[in-house]
Amino acid sequence: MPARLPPHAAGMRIGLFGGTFNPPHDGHRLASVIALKRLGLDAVWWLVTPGNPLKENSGLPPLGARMAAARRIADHPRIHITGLEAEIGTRFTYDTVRYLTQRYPQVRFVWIMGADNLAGFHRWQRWRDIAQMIPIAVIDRPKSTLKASQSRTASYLLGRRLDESDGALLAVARPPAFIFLHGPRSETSSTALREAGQTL
Ligand SMILES: Nc1ncnc2c1ncn2[C@@H]1O[C@H](COP(=O)(O)OP(=O)(O)OP(=O)(O)O)[C@@H](O)[C@H]1O
Ligand SMILES: O=C(O)c1ccc[n+]([C@@H]2O[C@H](COP(=O)([O-])O)[C@@H](O)[C@H]2O)c1
Repeated sequence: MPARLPPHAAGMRIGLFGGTFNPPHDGHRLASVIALKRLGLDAVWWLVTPGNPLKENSGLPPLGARMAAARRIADHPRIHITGLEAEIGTRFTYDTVRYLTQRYPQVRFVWIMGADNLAGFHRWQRWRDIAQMIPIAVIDRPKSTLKASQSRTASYLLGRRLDESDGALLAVARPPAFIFLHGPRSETSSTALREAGQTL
């Protein structure tokens, strides 16, 4: 249970991967495995959201069903599926990151997101404060590379960008810090899967 970390977790490097996961898919898994390897993380926690504050959530399958599907897709010893945001009573990333960094000051947390989310990150609540609290890793995604690179957040973080070869330094970098990881990409999206009738 990630919300109650054991004492040996001090110094661990943990990636936080928030998402709706409706449904989860191979792109989520690939992004997590890339982050694990290239950033030298001990674990990645999928934070299955009670509902993205910027999305229309009517018809969203229950959290428990999305978590169960996420467990089946992730199927990796270092990827942990959590409903942490529902437990602490928020859907805002600022609250989640503040909670975790205050509660576990010895853990090195990194925020992970796909390039499409970097493009719209400046619409998130207190986005600059999030960037001041936690290093950010962006995983490239088809059709989003340019938008992400030209985004307001990329400009804001420009002087704080690490070279891709320095991935192992991100978790110990003082935020704001940011890395854009390119590599194998997955074309899969939950939208396309839902449109094809592949739900949970
Ligand atoms: N194929 C992919 N490659 C890289 N990152 C991805 C990919 N698919 C999703 N992500 C990232 O995973 C996180 C959770 O995404 P989400 O659950 O919304 O999936 P999605 O496929 O983007 O869904 P939707 O199409 O409904 O918006 C986000 O940070 C998103 O950018
Ligand atoms: O905090 C915010 O304002 C905010 C706005 C939009 C998205 N998020 C988070 O971004 C993550 C990715 O969401 P999604 O729907 O693209 O998978 C998920 O953890 C959301 O809660 C957070």
